[in-house]
Amino acid sequence: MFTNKLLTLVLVVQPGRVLLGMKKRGFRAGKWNGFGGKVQPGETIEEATRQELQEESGLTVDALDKIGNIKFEFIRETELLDAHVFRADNYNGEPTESDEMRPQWFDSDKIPFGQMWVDNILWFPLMLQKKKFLGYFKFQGHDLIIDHKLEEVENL
Ligand SMILES: CNc1nc2c(ncn2C)c(=O)[nH]1
Repeated sequence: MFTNKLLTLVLVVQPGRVLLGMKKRGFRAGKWNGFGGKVQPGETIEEATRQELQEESGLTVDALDKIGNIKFEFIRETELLDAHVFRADNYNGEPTESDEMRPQWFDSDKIPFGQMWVDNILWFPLMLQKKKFLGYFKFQGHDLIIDHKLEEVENL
């Protein structure tokens, strides 16, 4: 009944701050988010993560730490989003604006949750503490969570 759509999401973290991207056009323009996108056929999740990060922020990373897996369901839709979430504590290059995204550093205690996906405020604290987690969020539309589960796990 449900199809599963693989997504990647990476948060670049430095002591006391997180890099986010402002979507400049298209779906969710005007919102901040981590960097990521779809996984193309024949691509591994990690390859896709690196590719999207480079395209959207100009950065490359050495180590990607897998920190979470979040499943998003939208009522009356049959496609489940299966987001693989990574954290990178080191990066190469400088954040560079693209046609799609404007990267900006935010203090970890000043994350603009009001301009982000509403689930982010729930799992960012785990991501910032380097805790691994499994999440499930059931949405009505794009701004209302009607059910969710979020649990810390030892391994992903
Ligand atoms: C539905 N919540 C949600 N969806 C996302 C996110 N990043 C990409 N997509 C599609 C996110 O952080 N939350």
